[in-house]
Amino acid sequence: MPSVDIRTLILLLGLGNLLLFLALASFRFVQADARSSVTRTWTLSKLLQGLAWGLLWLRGEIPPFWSIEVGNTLLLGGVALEALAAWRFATGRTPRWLVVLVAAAVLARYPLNGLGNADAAQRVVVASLLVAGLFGVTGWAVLWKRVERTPLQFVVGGCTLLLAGVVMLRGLVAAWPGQGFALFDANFIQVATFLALFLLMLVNGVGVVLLDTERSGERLNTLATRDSLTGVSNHRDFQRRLRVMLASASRNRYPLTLMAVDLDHFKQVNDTYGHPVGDAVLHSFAQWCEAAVRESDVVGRVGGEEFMVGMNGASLEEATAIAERLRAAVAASRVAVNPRESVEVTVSIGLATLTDSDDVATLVARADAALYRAKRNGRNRVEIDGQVSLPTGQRWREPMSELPVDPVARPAAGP
Ligand SMILES: Nc1nc2c(ncn2[C@@H]2O[C@H](COP(=O)(O)OP(=O)(O)OP(=O)(O)O)[C@@H](O)[C@H]2O)c(=O)[nH]1
Repeated sequence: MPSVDIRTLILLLGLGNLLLFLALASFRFVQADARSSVTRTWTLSKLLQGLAWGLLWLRGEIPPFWSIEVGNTLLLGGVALEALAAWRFATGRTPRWLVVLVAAAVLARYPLNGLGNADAAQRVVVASLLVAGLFGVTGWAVLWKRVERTPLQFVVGGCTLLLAGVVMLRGLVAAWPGQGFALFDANFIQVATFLALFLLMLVNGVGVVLLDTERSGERLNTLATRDSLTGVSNHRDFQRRLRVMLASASRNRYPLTLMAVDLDHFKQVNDTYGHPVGDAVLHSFAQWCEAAVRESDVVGRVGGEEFMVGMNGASLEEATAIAERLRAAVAASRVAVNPRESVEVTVSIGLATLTDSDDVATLVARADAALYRAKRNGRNRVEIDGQVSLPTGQRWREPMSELPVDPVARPAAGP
């Protein structure tokens, strides 16, 4: 079998980690505050690991204290920082117990090595098992499930756990009685371990930063598309999604109905109870709206107290039933202002269903016109735009989602 020089691999690990540190430290984020504590900690961990591998590479050339004690401590410290960064990435926090745990793992090498009296094989066992444990924490944290795992999480977390397994195996092999194990021995498990360490350096050196960037992208997307008060689509996102729905409905000849909803006399709610209560009413109303429609429908806040719902595949008849139920449910609901008082609100609703000559602007204008007719005709009612709709194509067979019978929301339960 062709041999692999362990010392050269260790040199590459040192240089690779130092170059990664340089690249990460000099990366300029688009936003000044985007360099999160995750990427900062991760960057620092690369520096510690680069220095550590450098000192380990110099084994035999420099005093043993520097290569063995300082080198191993820096290596464990670097891997421990990775674990903390990964945990913070996963949960958004760095719990104190975890800091204590990883610090204990770093310091544990002194007593486990008999305070410097251990031979090379024992040092390999101790370092391998501690490093494997820390990589295990990192891999587990990276794979932590939030909403759903991204493919990148699987790649980075999976590779890290694999490496933890290989390093642990190295520790167990070295612990086997009669093994004379030293840092530069080129036996099979040594080659496998250092190659795995080298490959992981490439994958997760940038992996966690990419994961962090992926997550920032998700956050930016939410900021750009969701209304911050109610969590439903903002005006721009709603327009974009309605355009897509409209194109699909026209192409596939299925019905699409647009519902325009406006809270009645909302100014009075603000004037009587204050803006925070008004906000709570808007938040509750958005939730009732989402509960009343199907998941494939799109709810958007298109103005202060005006919402629109694009109802995919809903004929005018079906949409009218949904709108009527929503109107009745809102009228029967209360938003608690304080333990003794609650606000009653009603809504006016206008409906327009897609015709051959419609584009987004005309459909919205017709739904709005129906809404204003509902306002003029006394509020707390549903009005339908009079134009002829497309013949009903496929109809939805799923049952409509049920609204709570008497939803009572509290202002404190805002977004
Ligand atoms: N609390 C709160 N109020 C808002 C927000 N956006 C708009 N408003 C208020 O919504 C109210 C809308 O008032 P109007 O346009 O007069 O409508 P209205 O009182 O609901 O009357 P009608 O629509 O005719 O029934 C204003 O008082 C706005 O200040 C918001 O984000 N939060």
